Amino acid sequence: MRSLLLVAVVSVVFIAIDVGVTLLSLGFYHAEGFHFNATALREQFFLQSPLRDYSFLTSGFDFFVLALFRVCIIAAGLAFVVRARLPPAWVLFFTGIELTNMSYTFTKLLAFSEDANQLYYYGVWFSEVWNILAFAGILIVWQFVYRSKPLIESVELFYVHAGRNADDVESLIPNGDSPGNTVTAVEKPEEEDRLSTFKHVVRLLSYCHHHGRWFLAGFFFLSIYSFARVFQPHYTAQVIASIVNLKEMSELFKAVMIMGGLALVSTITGGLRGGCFDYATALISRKMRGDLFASIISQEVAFFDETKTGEIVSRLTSDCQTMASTVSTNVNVFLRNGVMLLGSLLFMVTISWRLTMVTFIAVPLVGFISKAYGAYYDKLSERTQAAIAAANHIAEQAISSIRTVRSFACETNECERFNENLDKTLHINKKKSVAYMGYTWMNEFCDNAILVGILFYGGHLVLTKKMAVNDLFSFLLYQLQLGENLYNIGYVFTGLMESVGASRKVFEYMHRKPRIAYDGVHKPDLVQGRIAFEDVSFCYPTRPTATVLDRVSFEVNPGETVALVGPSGAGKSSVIALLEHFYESKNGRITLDDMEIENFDHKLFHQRVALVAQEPVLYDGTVRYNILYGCEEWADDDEMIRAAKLANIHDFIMETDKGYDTECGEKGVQMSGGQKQRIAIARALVRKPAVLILDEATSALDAESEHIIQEALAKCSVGRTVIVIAHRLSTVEKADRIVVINKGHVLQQGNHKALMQDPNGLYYSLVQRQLLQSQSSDKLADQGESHA
Ligand SMILES: Nc1ncnc2c1ncn2[C@@H]1O[C@H](COP(=O)(O)OP(=O)(O)OP(=O)(O)O)[C@@H](O)[C@H]1O
Repeated sequence: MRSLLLVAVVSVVFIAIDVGVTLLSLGFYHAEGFHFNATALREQFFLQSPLRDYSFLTSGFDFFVLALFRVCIIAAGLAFVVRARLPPAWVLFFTGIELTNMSYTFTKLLAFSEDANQLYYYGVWFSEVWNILAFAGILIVWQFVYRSKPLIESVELFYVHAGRNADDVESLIPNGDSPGNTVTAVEKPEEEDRLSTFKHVVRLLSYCHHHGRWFLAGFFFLSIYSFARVFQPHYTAQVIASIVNLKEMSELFKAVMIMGGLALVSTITGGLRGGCFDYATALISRKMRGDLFASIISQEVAFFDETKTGEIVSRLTSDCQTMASTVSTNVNVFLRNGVMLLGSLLFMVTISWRLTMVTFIAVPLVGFISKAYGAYYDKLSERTQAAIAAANHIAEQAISSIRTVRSFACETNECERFNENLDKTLHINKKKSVAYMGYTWMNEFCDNAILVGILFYGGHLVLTKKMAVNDLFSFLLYQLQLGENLYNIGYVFTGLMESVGASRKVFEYMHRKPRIAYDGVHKPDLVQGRIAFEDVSFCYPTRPTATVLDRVSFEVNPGETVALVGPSGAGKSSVIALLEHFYESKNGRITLDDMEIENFDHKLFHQRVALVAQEPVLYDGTVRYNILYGCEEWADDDEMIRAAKLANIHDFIMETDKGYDTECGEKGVQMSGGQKQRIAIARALVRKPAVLILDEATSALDAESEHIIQEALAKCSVGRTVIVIAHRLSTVEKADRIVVINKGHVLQQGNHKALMQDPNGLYYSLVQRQLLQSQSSDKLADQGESHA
């Protein structure tokens, strides 16, 4: 209640000051110095009110009407607050009002200037300045007082305490949340998380500081260039004036020489400026991509479960390019035109402040149109980039799985899906084109309106002997230059909005903090390889309600081989994913040598605990590159060959023409399934891990490959802890211990013999049903071998 009272008092005080100052200023509408004159006020208020002989050229009554308009806005704001409703943001509306008001205020000043004596009235200046300030004040009161969340919360609480039932209060709150939850009721997180376009532009521009030297150099040349260009209309006018006024040849020659000199300077510095900014673009693009990639690659695995690869690639390529090129090009164009615009304005004000004011009347209007258009364009650009990203995702997915696409003859379907997304992009682009058309119309209209206004008002000034013809001529040349500068700045604005749209997601990814911090520092000299899961429960971040592991506990001693067994979807791979620290468990502990795995140094941990995945991924590169992946710095060729021999792949490699320099192809496409597996095993072994994790391939390898891999695994499990997700009976039988998992629970533990004692146990039935199948194929293979 107190805050409501306080706000009511603030509003009343604001209204009182506003109306008071406006009326007070009317008391200074006289030329007798700085003292209040009640007669002047009475004359302005009563004699020149619209009811009597009002004149736009002399009356200050308009300012009083504008003050009444402000009272209405204040009353509307208060009404929202009293009804416990958050007033709408309406920033655009208030900006429009303020800018229109500025245009009006400037026009009024020109009107007063028709009788130069009126410019000596303190009251005129008083009303003019106050009128602009008061509208700015309204915006501040609306945004920061009426829209303050604590205020709305306390008003809601007041209603609750005043005895209205909860349903009544609920209906007062915009989105119908309960009063106890008022913070969420008044918040619109999505809107508020979204940085304002202005803040985003600042963030985008601040990126330029990374290669500030090149921008500074560019700016230096740009300043000289603009300076030289600013003087050109002045000397052009002098050349024409000396011809028109039939002055001496020497004067014409002097003006032409100066113009030539200025043109030379502007040509040289213009080139240097362009070169510097162009190189700065390349540097910024590299930095942006580098930063974005560094941030993306350090995100937790769950991020990649949620984010599509095509989208990420799109952000890295198309968005970064759009950002880098538009930012630095626009900085260049904006600065050049900004400096020239200021220079032109300076000349224009010196020539005639009245005519300059005509230009200023239109500037706020152009500013407002640009702001409204910019906000719309920003949103559309963001949607365009999202649509491009979606199309990229489809293309990326189809191309990377071309064999599947071909084998199901889905080329046309993929084309259709891709085209659908292209159509969506086109649809947004159509809207952008329409918006741009409207914007160009308005800009052109304002441009021409200013020109006509200047010709009309300038002519009037010349005819009333308030201005010389030569000056009008000079002014027009500067006005044309100013028009061009304004047009270019408008163009920059469009480009910048495009950039802002593209950069929203890029910055979101760039500044995203990984939810798992790989910042452990524990670096033991020796890792023994004791693994323990203690009461570990887990669900994937993408499916937070589905418990995948429920209080899982088991231990693996150093040097032991443990097989994880269970039906499909039981949670075996999830156990491995947690052990690899891809995800973090909801509760429980996972330890290596009695130390939580998250405390280990990231590099050291993955060197001592190595994984061979079910479908090993090979990179596009040589066999050497793939085996030494990540340990090029410390592993030599001897170690690589030793690992390859252990993995039973050395002989095959040596049979190829290029040996270890044989290319594997994208995703190892030039290798067979068994060869890929063995290269992946070699890649794990070269690290000399204390713990080896193997996810056995489910897809059937031919008997020979199977045998070779089994042999390799037998060799490499000596002296190290091995955890294997087993799909074959041969593997399970050899394991020291078997952990049977079902629906996220550990059901049984023991060796093959012990577990087979329990015919009611899951392991027994698994062996009977599934593992038996592979056993029979193993036996068949053995028979085949012995026959051979
Ligand atoms: N990245 C993921 N996001 C969400 N859920 C997942 C993810 N990966 C697996 N799951 C779900 O978790 C559960 C356990 O899956 P998991 O891959 O651990 O089983 P599994 O025992 O290894 O099965 P399989 O032997 O078939 O590989 C399944 O229900 C699966 O749908």
